[in-house]
Amino acid sequence: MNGQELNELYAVIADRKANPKEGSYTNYLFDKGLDKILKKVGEETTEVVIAAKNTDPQEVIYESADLLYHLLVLLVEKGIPYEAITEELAKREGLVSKTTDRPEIDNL
Ligand SMILES: N=c1c2ncn([C@@H]3O[C@H](COP(=O)(O)OP(=O)(O)OP(=O)(O)O)[C@@H](O)[C@H]3O)c2ncn1[C@@H]1O[C@H](COP(=O)(O)O)[C@@H](O)[C@H]1O
Repeated sequence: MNGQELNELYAVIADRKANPKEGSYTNYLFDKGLDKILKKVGEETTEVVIAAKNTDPQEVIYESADLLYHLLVLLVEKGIPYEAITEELAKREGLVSKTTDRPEIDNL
């Protein structure tokens, strides 16, 4: 992916939805609809699990990339902005630091 970040991939996927491109696998998924996208997310999740039980880390990397791509397709299909996920993660980071960086909380 040549250094392309996940948010850039999200933008490409969102652009495919807005401006369909001939031969695009992403558009093939959007045309098939939500159930097909959900099936792919389920399949790719299972493939990550199976790969992780094997010894070759390259397989885990490959299947994880497939899963992340399909998850981003799902977010675009559901109209959920990429930032909604990063903001949710940032909120959790805040929660973690509240409970780990403030020892006085341990005494409550
Ligand atoms: N990152 C990906 C990406 N990861 C995985 N895939 C596709 O996901 C599919 C996964 O393989 P499978 O064998 O599970 O699926 P399949 O048999 O091809 O298809 P199904 O009939 O099962 O749906 C493959 O066809 C991959 O090409 C991806 N397709 C596109 N992208 C990126 O998405 C962007 C838009 O690409 P296009 O939609 O092709 O224009 C570009 O940046 C691409 O690099």
